[in-house]
Amino acid sequence: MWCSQENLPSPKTILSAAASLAASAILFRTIANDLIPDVVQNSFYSRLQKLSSQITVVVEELDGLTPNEMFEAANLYLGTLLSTSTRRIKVNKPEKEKQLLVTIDKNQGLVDYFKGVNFKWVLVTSQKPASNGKREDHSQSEVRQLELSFHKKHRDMVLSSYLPYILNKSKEIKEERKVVKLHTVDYNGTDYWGSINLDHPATFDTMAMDPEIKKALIEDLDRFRERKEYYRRVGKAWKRGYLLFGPPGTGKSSLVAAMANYLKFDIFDLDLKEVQCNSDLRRLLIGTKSRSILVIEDIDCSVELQNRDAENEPKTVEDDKITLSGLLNFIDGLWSTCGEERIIVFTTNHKDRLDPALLRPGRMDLHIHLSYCTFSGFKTLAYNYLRIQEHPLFGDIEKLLDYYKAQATPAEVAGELLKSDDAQVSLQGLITFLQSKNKMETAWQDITVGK
Ligand SMILES: Nc1ncnc2c1ncn2[C@@H]1O[C@H](COP(=O)(O)OP(=O)(O)OP(=O)(O)O)[C@@H](O)[C@H]1O
Ligand SMILES: [Mg+2]
Repeated sequence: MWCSQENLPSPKTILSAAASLAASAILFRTIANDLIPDVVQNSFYSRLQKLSSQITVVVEELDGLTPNEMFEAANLYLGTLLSTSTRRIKVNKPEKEKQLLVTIDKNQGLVDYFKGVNFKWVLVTSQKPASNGKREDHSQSEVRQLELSFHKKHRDMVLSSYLPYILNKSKEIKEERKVVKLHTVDYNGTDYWGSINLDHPATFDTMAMDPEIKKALIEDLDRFRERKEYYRRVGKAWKRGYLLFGPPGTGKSSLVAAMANYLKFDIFDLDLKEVQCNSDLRRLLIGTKSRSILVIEDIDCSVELQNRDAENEPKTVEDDKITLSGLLNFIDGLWSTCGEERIIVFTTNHKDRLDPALLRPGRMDLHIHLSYCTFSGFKTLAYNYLRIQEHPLFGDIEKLLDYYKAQATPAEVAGELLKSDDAQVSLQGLITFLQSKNKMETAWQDITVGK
């Protein structure tokens, strides 16, 4: 009756209804005063009071059609607060991720303490109203929102520090959980790149290389990561280039993986031999993401690029063919402007064969020489493979590596150490191997000297 327009109650009716309601309330209060003990009454009224001093912030999952970053962050953050008293938790295993993703389930409440204040969270879901009685996308039939309740006097603190704290914290959690990916050229893919998880175990700890160079590289990467504002201020693109050079098996590719694992940056491995023309190259480079390492291995072996000087090229050459200068110009230009925090690494076995354009100062920020195994490098490998830091045979190995300069690559040394779990056996095997290397070296030198 109340709903139909014609039968709307008159203001008089409403007033008299309100008056009788008020009378009932007074009556209720009087009865309550008479019948309910004071203690219970006080607790009831103080709860009522408390409730009225609470406010609730609603964080919806979607802002229109776009995901609400605050929801995603809070959901991730709350997943780390689950305790034994949390009754319902939700577990997901996203494809390609290694870890389980744990979050609170619907209607599950959770209390967080921040700066001495209690914050109550609850995940609430509701049915999304279907448009025209039909729902096209069933997966989107439910809308989720997180509700945060707290005393109203903390309102400013929630907006100025608690929620920003959660946004930051979720970034850290994401960073920690990030699975580093390896992207390789895949012309069948939508953006020309296909990806798999980078399961390379290399880290800076496992890298056998000059300790000074290792330290300098880590510091360089740290500085690069922290310099967002600096790059912006000086008007430079936020990118850094490294040239890794050294004989095969000295750890160039491993070092790229160690850098990626350290920074949690994806690797984009670009094989230039697979790239037909400049337009493909452009598409590939645009398809790379921020916070990634672009690697171009064996840059000297790419016949097309070797010692090519764009100005001396005959005019008949196809315009669209990739050239080193084209690649470098593109990297300096467009690529720099379409993303942030990018690292580019070139590797080569023959630095001397590289195009001077690549070696020009300012082109590659650091040139890193990876060389034959030294005793210090060997100790890293011995710890990696045999878990030993000392052994009576270490003295002989030090002599062969550092004094006689046996030219064994870390890959060769690692190969010897892998042969047995018994340190005595594998170290003895390594000594024999290094001696044979030395003999070959000496014999070769004898021959050349004798000529
Ligand atoms: N410096 C190193 N520290 C630790 N392990 C190494 C090192 N160098 C090589 N290795 C071991 O040898 C294997 C081969 O090394 P890697 O592929 O990194 O060498 P590379 O310099 O890239 O060689 P190439 O020039 O042939 O590409 C690695 O998987 C790793 O096990
Ligand atoms: Mg390599």
